[in-house]
Amino acid sequence: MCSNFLHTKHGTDCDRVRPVIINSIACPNRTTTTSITACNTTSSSRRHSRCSSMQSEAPPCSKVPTVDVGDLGAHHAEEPCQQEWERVTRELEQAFSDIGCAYLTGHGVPDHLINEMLSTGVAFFKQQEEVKIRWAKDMNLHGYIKMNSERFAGAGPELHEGFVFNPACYGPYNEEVPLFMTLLVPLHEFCRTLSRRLMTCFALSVGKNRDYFVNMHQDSGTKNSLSTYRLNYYPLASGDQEEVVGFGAHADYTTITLLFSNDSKGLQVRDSAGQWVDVAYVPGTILLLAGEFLHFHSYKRFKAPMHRVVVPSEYQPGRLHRVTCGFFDHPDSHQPMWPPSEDPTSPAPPNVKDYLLAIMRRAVDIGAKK
Ligand SMILES: O=C(O)CCC(=O)C(=O)O
Ligand SMILES: [Fe+2]
Repeated sequence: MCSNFLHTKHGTDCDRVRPVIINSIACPNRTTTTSITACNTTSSSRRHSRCSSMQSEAPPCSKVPTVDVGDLGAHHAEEPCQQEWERVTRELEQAFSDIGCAYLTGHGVPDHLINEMLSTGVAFFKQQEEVKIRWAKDMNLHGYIKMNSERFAGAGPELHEGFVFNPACYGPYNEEVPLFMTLLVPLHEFCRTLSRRLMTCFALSVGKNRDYFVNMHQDSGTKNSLSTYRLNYYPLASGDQEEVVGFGAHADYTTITLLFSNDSKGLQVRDSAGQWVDVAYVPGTILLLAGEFLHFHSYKRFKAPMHRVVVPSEYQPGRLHRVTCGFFDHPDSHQPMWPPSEDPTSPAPPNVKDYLLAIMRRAVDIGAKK
C-alpha cells in the first residue's frame, strides 16, 4: 500500500517497524528423540523441559511432520550452536523434500499475539459490509477482500473474505481496526526473526552460503517489501452442502508462509502421492509451508505444496468458523522468480513482483467474471 508501486487510495503514511525487545531464554543441552509413528509417516516429537512455556504437544498422527526449531526459535537472542543449525536444517530438509510443510514447535511466537490477531480479524469481518469495503483492496495488494471475490483454483466459488496488510505501513487501518497494527508490529518482529533463521537453514541445505536467501530479502520489514500478512475468514457452510471450497487449490508463491489458525478444520495439503491430506489444528504450533520461490531456488528439491481450504458444513461435528492469519514472506521485488538458465536462448525469469501481481490479478479477474 505504501510503497511506490503499491500505492492505494487508503493513504501513504508509513513508518518503519518499531523494534521490540525479544527476551532471551537459554536452552542449552537439548535432548532430542525422533520417532516414526504407526501411520507410516514420519513425525518428530521433542520435549524440552526448560522451555516448556514455548513448547506444545506433538500433533496427532499425521502426514505432516513436526519440527522443533529449538534454539532457532524467535525468542532466543543468542546465536544457536552449529549442531542446532544442522539438526533443524536436516529436519526441515526432510519435511520440505517430502510434503513441503511442517508444524513448527518451539517457534517462540507468543500465542497471545496470534490469538489476539485472529480475534481482531473476526471482529473486523463481523462488521457490516459497508464498513469493510471502505478498506477494499485495490489492484495492488493491501486491504479488504470481499467474500467470494477471488478464485485461485479458477472454477467455482471460494468462500472466504480477507484482509491483507504490510507491517511497515501505519495509518489507514488504525481508524477502523486499531488493533491490527498494534498487534502486527510485535508479531512481525518474531515472524521476521524466525523466518530469517529458517532461511539460513534452507541456504545451508542447498549448499549456499548461509546468507544466500536472507540477502534476497533485504527489504523485509520496510514499506518496499512484498511480504504481507493476510487474514482469511471462512464462515461455516450452510444448507444441504456437506462442505464448500473456502480457498481453491494453489501453491503459495512465497519463499515461506507461516500460517496461524484457530481451532477449526478445513486446510488440506496434497501429498507426494497426489492425495489430499487434512492438516489438523495443533495448539501452539505454526504451520510452515514452502512457497514457489523456495521450490525454484532449491532447484525443485523442496516442494511448494498445493493446498486448499474445504469448509465443513454447520451440520458436521467439530464445527467452528475458520479464521487464519498467514505471514507470506516474499523476496525483494527485483529478484528473479527462478534461477536464470545457463542457456542464453532461454527467456529470463520474471521478477518476483511481476510474477506475484500476475497471479493476484488473475484470481481477482476470474472472481469478477463469475
Ligand atoms: O486459510 C487457510 O487455511 C489457508 C489460506 C491460504 O492458503 C492462503 O491465504 O494462501
Ligand atoms: Fe496458501
